[in-house]
Amino acid sequence: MQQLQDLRVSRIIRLSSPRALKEKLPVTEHIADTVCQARREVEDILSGKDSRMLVIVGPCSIHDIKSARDYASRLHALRKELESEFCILMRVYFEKPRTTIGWKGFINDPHLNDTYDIEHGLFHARKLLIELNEMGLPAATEFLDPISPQYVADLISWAAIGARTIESQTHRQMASGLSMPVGFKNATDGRLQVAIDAIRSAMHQHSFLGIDQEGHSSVITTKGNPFGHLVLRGGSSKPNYDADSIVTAEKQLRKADLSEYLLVDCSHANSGKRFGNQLKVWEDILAQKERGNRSIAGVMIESNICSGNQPFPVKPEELKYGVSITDECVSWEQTEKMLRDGAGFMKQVRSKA
Ligand SMILES: O=C[C@H](O)[C@H](O)COP(=O)(O)O
Ligand SMILES: C=C(OP(=O)(O)O)C(=O)O
Repeated sequence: MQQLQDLRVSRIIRLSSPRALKEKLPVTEHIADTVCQARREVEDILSGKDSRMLVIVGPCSIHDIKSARDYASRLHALRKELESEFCILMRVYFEKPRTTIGWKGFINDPHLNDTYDIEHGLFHARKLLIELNEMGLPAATEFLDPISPQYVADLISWAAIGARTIESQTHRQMASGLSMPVGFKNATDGRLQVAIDAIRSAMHQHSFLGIDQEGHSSVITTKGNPFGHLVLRGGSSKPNYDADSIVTAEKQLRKADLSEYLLVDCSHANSGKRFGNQLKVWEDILAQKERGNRSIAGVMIESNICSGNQPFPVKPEELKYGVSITDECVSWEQTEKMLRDGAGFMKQVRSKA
């Protein structure tokens, strides 16, 4: 007989099950408290019960655990300092969707050398999330691969479905079963309707193929996620953080009978992928809040220890510490300034309101 399968597969390596990884890296009561409290706070912000802003801030991608820890300890202190105005979560992105090809993130290739040591990637991703939550710093991430949530989702307080996967039924089904609020990005071309359709789809129960905690393929039946919301990230023809675009988004959400609370991504197509423009977006959002906007519930900022990004791939010895290897980020100094100034500004706005 002729060979019919695996004609284009060169290897299959079995991974540890989600349960086995969780036994090695278990959740403590303190970690569970961090995750649950942050999820509750995000839910309250997204339903208007808490008028603080949600701030998802951190590197475009995690590629170096040491610098991620360094960033986290700085952010943890800032989170505490500004907690009366902002609910700050760290962007801890381990999976990168690519327009064509490129490094697909720490879980996929943690050694940054095309060895795809996913077992190591999952272990160290989970370990970092344990450390952050133990410290009291909640984490936000994008879920890209439908299998990876089983390994790490218990440690995540906010999740995104990205602009490149928003139209995918697989991702909408996955979101319907996730335990945290999920932000749905508008499409890369700027269309909002696909994200609105995704929110509505994820609100419903679904049954689909997945894996259980033992790693066995299973039928997963979900209950639906009531905390889906829109994230405006700009589109290929124009940004969508300005007041007119926000009004358009509010109208479309209302028409679909959905909550108007939404997030604005200061980066990606809203910044033209230039880190310097994130400040412009942030200032525009603050000005809209001052003029009485109520629908903008929070923002996303791509930030790292140092500003900009660096070319990748590079030789390991040429890799600069604390600099993004994916999209450009604002520096830590600028992040502190943006958030401190923003908190002072929002305090005045809220006291006048
Ligand atoms: O956030 C990161 C990037 O914008 C996204 O992963 C796409 O990157 P690419 O267009 O460089 O592939
Ligand atoms: C890829 C990302 O965003 P988007 O899906 O909006 O391009 C991201 O936030 O890393």
